Amino acid sequence: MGLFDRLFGKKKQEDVADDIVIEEKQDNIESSTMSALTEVQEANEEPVNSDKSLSVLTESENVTDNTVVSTDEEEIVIDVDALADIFTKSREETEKKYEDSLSLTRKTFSDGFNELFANFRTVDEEFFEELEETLIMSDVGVDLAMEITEELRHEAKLAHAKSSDDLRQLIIEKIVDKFDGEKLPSALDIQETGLSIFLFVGVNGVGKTTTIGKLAARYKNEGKRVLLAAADTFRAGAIDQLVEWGNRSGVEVVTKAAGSDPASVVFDAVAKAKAESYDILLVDTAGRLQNKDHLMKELEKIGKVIKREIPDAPHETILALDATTGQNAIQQAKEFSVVTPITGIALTKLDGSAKGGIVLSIVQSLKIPVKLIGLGEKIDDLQDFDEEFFVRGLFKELL
Ligand SMILES: Nc1nc2c(ncn2[C@@H]2O[C@H](COP(=O)(O)OP(=O)(O)OP(=O)(O)O)[C@@H](O)[C@H]2O)c(=O)[nH]1
Repeated sequence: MGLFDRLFGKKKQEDVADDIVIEEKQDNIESSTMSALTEVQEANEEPVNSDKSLSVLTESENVTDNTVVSTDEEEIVIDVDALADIFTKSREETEKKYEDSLSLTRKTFSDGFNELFANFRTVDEEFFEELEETLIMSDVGVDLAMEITEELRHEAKLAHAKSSDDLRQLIIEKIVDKFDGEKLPSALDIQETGLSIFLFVGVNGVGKTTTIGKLAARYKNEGKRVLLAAADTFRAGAIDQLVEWGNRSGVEVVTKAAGSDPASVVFDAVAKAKAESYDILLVDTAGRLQNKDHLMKELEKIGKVIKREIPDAPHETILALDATTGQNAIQQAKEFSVVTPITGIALTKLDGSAKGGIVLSIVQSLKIPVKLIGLGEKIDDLQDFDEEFFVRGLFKELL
């Protein structure tokens, strides 16, 4: 059974021809109005910095002469129960979180479609042009918008569709089916035994460090031994920020002074992770796309250092993208894919974005799976991507 059927019941597509014949006979059948979702939720999460439920564990320990693990001196014990509490969520709670976080994106879709169906009662060429425009404005991507419009043009003609309302469910079915059809792996590639290494790339400010911090806290809470590597040595601020997240999550961070060779930080981190039997190493890198050759060389060097120790690592290269930037994020994904193979996307700030439709565009046009989504700034506001929650959160008000 396809994703659409699982989530919304029987497809219209299967009996569209019948429906349309009936509609034609009745001719003036009243078109039901699409329920507009008007609620726009204000992000009401507290900033991470104010999360006082977690105390901090830090350690000072030399890996090599100038490498330090974490920078703070005192050792404070993390409140494991508090951490466990915030990570224990039921499926209902998680789905609600998706639903709330998708409210702005849902509004983009419902506003666009409401306007389309209000302006066009009949199916003509102008309707299809406007449909294509509406889909593009919903950030599903130009290719997908054109593909869906073209297919609908053909099907509407075959079925002699007259009323635009006949096509409403079909449009959503098509979007969902195309999304479902890609069957990309959404789970992170955690090794059953031995060290898993995940490399994080992405331009400044997209939420890379925050995502690493949240993920570290989650794995730590699952009982795994987690180590972070601050290989974004370009900015001192970036190192401090990762250390801050390490403190918050109660995990250690391997750092060197700003300006050091990022690959040497990774070298030390891998050596420490192997020597001390860590389960997971999360590596933060600098994402200066302005200098692609330099970035490519830097990532190649980091890759070599990792592979020398663990040939099949890194097990994931995750590109962090900011969902509020819409098509710009797609452009970044294209550019990063040239620099290094990307195994998954962490789509951040979905909670504050009206452009969450780019998930469809990423999956459909780039064929890269979205593996993580950021739904807020708090430590537990990171979710594995769940296509059912996502699709239901996006479209359920439209059907
Ligand atoms: N609302 C919201 N804010 C987020 C999310 N993820 C990150 N942020 C915020 O985005 C801002 C930038 O996040 P960072 O993690 O510093 O981004 P970065 O890519 O590491 O940036 P650099 O450290 O400059 O390379 C911070 O204020 C975060 O709190 C999210 O999922 N939702």
